[in-house]
Order: sequence, then C-alpha cells, then structure tokens
Amino acid sequence: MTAVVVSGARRVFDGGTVALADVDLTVGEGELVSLIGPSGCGKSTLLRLIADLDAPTSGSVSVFGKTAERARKDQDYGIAFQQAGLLPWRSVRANVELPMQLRGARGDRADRAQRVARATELLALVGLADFADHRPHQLSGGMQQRVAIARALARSPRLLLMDEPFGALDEMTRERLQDELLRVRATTGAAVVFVTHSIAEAVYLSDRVVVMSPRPGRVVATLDVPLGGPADRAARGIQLREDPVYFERVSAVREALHSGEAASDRVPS
Ligand SMILES: Nc1ncnc2c1ncn2[C@@H]1O[C@H](COP(=O)(O)OP(=O)(O)OP(=O)(O)O)[C@@H](O)[C@H]1O
Repeated sequence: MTAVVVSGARRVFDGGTVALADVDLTVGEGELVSLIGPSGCGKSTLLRLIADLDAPTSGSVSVFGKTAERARKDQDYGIAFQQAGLLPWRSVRANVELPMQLRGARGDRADRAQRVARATELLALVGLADFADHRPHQLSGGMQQRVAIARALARSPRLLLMDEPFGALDEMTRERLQDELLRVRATTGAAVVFVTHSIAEAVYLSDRVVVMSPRPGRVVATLDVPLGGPADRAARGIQLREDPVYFERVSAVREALHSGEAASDRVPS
C-alpha cells in the first residue's frame, strides 16, 4: 500500500492565487520524500492538503488508501510544522504526552507510566531532558521546535509530515536531528514527507527529492537518491556527506531547481 497519493491537486485561494497547479505525488510506505522549491511555490500548501488542514480546489488526496479526513481522524500521521504549535499552558512533557493522551488512553496508572516513560525517552532523544517541566515560552524557538518533533514521534506513526522542522536550528543540532530522523525511520519504518529549503538536507535524508517550480507550484523533477537505506545512512553519518554520489545529487537537485525557475518564466499562471 502507498502512504500518500495526491492526484491532479490544484489549490486556488480566495483572491485567485493559484498555489498549486495539477500536482501529482506518490509516497510509498517507509519512503522519505522531500519537497523543495522556491519560497511561495506551494510546499506547505501541499503538506496541508495531505494533513487535511486544507482541501484541494480540485484533484484528490489519499493517505493509506483512506480520505485525508479519515486518516486525520484515525491519527495515522504525526505532524511537525514550522510553527511549533505547542500548548502554552502545558509543560514541555505534557505537550509531548498529548497525542498519547488523546489516543486510546485508558487513564489508569499503567497507561500513565507508559506515557511518562515514552515522553522521557523522546525528550532525551531531542536533547531536552532537563526542560521537561518548563513551559514553551521559556524555551528558544529551536528548542520549541524540538519539542514539536518529539510530540510528532510520540505515537510512532506510520507517516510523518514535516514542514521545515529543522529550519530554526543551529547547524550541529540540525545534523544531529537529521541523523535521529534517519534512525527513527530505520526502526519504525515510517514514511516521511519532508519540506525543506536546504538542498543538502533534502539529499542527505531522502529516497526521492521532488523539485517544485515557482508559483503556481508544479512538480518539475523527481530525483532518486541512491545513497542506501536509512539505517545505512545514519551509520555512515559525516562520511555520507562526503560521498561522490551525494555531491552529484546535490548538483542535480540544484540544476533542477534552476531549470524549474527558468521554465516557469515561460509558463503563464
Ligand atoms: N490561506 C491563504 N490564503 C491566500 N493565499 C495563500 C494562503 N496560504 C498560502 N497562500 C499563498 O499560496 C502560495 C503558496 O504558499 P505556501 O505557504 O504553500 O508556499 P511555500 O512553498 O511553503 O513557501 P515557503 O517556502 O516560503 O514556506 C503563496 O503565494 C501564498 O501567498
């Protein structure tokens, strides 16, 4: 079964802005696909359609063979978006526990113990073990984003939808979390749709990189990244970033981005 199928999706906003024009996207189970393209090309809009936070003007979206709405109600995916979206009145720990609380919680002591253990594990994973009892406003933007990532992973979802989740982080933390994402994928087999502005990040993480044109967003190229599976990549770490295949793919994505921009100058919206 495929994780995500988007067919002929078009999104026209009030006022006539065509954010997406006839976009097709397929993401296989366990596959990591990055969306890359210039600012305003519709990457977030596409992700929001998959998450059922918005609906296409025409075309269709399915997630694990269900409608996007059904998949949202079944909590088939975890979300980590640009704005962390944390609940300000809840502690960091309570924010991470929230998806587990919402889903099938029996509310008994064993259930709570399990939730606490999982939140502790996830906060350690994103380097925030010492901040569990803080409120979101007491954290930096990058730290808030790490809480949102921990929350997205809380229920080990089969699909993760991530919109520039590492954008606000310093380079060292960003690389650490990229490796962490590869490890999470290797252990959970989750599919990931990952929006980024970074060509290097897209190539490092992805099985496929989908390059979009400037608005109205179209898919101008889809590039495979033959750098091995997630476990292999996570194990190779820095060495992988020096692989000739990695450099070649970075150049290929850059070229596709530039040719997408050049082509869009000739396409009327
Ligand atoms: N709610 C909305 N109402 C009207 N226009 C919108 C709305 N949301 C997005 N747009 C427009 O749709 C286009 C695509 O926006 P979107 O946020 O999807 O781009 P993006 O590729 O994610 O950009 P960035 O890389 O800067 O985050 C933009 O021109 C934006 O102004």
